[in-house]
Amino acid sequence: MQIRLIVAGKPALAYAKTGVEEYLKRLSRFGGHEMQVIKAGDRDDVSNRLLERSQGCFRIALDERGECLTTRRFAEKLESLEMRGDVKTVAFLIGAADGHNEELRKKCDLVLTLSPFTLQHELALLVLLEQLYRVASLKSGSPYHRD
Ligand SMILES: C[S@@+](CC[C@H](N)C(=O)[O-])C[C@H]1O[C@@H](n2cnc3c(N)ncnc32)[C@H](O)[C@@H]1O
Repeated sequence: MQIRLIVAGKPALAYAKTGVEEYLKRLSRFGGHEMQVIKAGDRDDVSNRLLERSQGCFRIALDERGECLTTRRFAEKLESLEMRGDVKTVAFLIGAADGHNEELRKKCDLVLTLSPFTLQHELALLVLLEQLYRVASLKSGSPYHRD
């Protein structure tokens, strides 16, 4: 199963750029993860592009109004999707400054929150990447995650 992160605009803030590169590099060891960048714009434009780019994928919208999972539950969720066999790609959709529109939220299979706080979108991307790295490490038996 492939994991695709779709974001509007290349990360521009220095700390986010460095962090995103670091976690994509770490994740490359496990394979199966990719990040795609779409053109930024207003809420509807970005939502339409995110939906278009994620056609046929199991869509997970990152949104502060979503369901909250622990890291373990997140790992189990991804594992259960992998076990289904009919999910080839899970696409995580990160909005731009205006967030997602209602249509996008409805068309997603899951709306997931990383925190009840509203995060700047590059920070949300970085937190998601770290969690995906944590999940991949857990799965591989590495001691990165301890609880
Ligand atoms: C600045 S936020 C958009 C805020 C916008 N006012 C809204 O109502 O959604 C930009 C994007 O970062 C992501 N994001 C921000 N905070 C988040 C959180 N707590 N959990 C998950 N994703 C978040 C979402 O994808 C969101 O669309």
